[in-house]
Amino acid sequence: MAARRFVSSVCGFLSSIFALLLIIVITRTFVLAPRKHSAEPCQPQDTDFIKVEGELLERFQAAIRFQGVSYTPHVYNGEELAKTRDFIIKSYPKVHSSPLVEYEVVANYSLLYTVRGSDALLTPFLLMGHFDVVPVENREKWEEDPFGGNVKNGFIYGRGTIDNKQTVFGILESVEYLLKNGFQPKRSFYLAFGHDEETGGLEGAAGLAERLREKGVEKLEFVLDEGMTVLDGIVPGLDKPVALIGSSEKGSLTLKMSINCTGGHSSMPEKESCIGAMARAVSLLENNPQPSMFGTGPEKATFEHIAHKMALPFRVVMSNLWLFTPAVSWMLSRKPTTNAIIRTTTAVTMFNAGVKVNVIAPYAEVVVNHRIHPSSTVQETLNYDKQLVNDPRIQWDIIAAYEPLPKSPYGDTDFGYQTIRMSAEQVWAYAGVVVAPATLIANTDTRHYLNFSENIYRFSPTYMYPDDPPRFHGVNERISVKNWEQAVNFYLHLIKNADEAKLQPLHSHGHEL
Ligand SMILES: CCCCCCCC/C=C\CCCCCCCC(=O)N[C@@H](Cc1ccccc1)C(=O)O
Ligand SMILES: [Zn+2]
Ligand SMILES: [Zn+2]
Repeated sequence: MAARRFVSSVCGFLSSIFALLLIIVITRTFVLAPRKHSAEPCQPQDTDFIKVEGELLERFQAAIRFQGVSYTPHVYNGEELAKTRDFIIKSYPKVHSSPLVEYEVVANYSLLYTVRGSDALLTPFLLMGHFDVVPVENREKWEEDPFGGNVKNGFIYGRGTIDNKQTVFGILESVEYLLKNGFQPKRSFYLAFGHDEETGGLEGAAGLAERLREKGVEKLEFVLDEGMTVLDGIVPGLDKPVALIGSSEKGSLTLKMSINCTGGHSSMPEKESCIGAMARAVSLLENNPQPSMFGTGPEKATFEHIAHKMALPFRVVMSNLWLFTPAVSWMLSRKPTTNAIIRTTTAVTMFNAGVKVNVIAPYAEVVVNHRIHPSSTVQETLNYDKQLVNDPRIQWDIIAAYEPLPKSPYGDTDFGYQTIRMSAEQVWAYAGVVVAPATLIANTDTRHYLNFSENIYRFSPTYMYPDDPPRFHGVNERISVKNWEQAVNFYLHLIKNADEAKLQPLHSHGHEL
């Protein structure tokens, strides 16, 4: 009898706990779930629209043909970068002759533009991009010549189409159009196009930032550089495209692990070679990823912004991360793209060892590239690796390192973020795009501009499907002709929206993809 009473009171207690949990989950999902940026009242349609055909398409195809490859810091194809620079100056006559525009070459190849506004009281903004590209490997795997700029099945193929010539030439096309149509900005703005972003921007972005300081620029309203993109079918549970605006940027730690061995004749090998010891270290690093930081950083805001647009089961889960964080962390860990949002990533990018087939390798070295989650640090990342590998024979050298960058605001009154958001919504309104802040999973030249503004964002108007992220620095990099057109119009909207003294209600019309 007593046992029965005990069991029924335990059951009663558990059922009330369950009921309480259910109430909390439902309340948070349908009542408290933050509705980010409820639809703004629409203003009269902005009829400005640049159609990409004829010379606008041919100019971008020509831009792709320049092979301005940067290899390592201060080592790049200067001749091709000079041709790109000269092509830019020749191809946009209004930009390069307007009395409103001052331009100059910095560090031989990079370009800095000052577009003078009429209202000196309005703080200028900066749009950035870069026209250098990474080298092409596996050329034979490309469907089209990586420097041909050919159009196939509606796509422009080429190295640099999405990293980052679409930004440089999208901005130039929009400014040329605006100047041709008598646009006279109230708010001044700068354009900074670098020539060595892919090796850290030590000449280009660093030189452009120094030049801004020399010109007396102290503060910028906001800075927009390449970055996250519009994702369609990549974020689980979301059947709408999401434009992720990089309001934070991961840190970076590039490590060299090395080990020396006795060497000698391969007929008398030790139990373990340098190569074996290093392979063990690599295997440990790859099979024990750095800990998930999901829910501790900016990625939490990403999902809070999109939860209300997700399919119901995901909406319930994302609105109750207090309960479902472990499950969501596991789910997001399963794909390289979403995994990159929730943890410090570990990429073993180089492995060199061995000198001859019959000689025991006297030395082995491995390069590991970490991108550090905003809730972690360089030191924590290094400590984790060393503790995991735990091999006193291995020497650790830091090749390059910088902490996660400062977080920029994304509130309803933050001019820079909201201007970028509105511009993205204007271009992709037809597709029902949702916009959210996010952590940029890679790195940009923005770290050279931190002193100019706390409002630094990383977003490229690139529309990506699940098979697109590997095209960054990879095979068959491409952009659809329609997305190139959207990129041009994104910058057109952005420049016009940024020319307002303060935030305006959204007027929007989408461009079919
Ligand atoms: C729920 C969220 C899902 C997230 C999915 C993310 C999908 C990927 C989308 C966009 C990522 C593209 C990154 C574009 C910017 C990268 C530019 C770049 O390559 N930067 C270099 C800069 C660098 C830094 C240090 C030395 C040399 C070069 C880089 O990051 O390596
Ligand atoms: Zn880039
Ligand atoms: Zn890149």
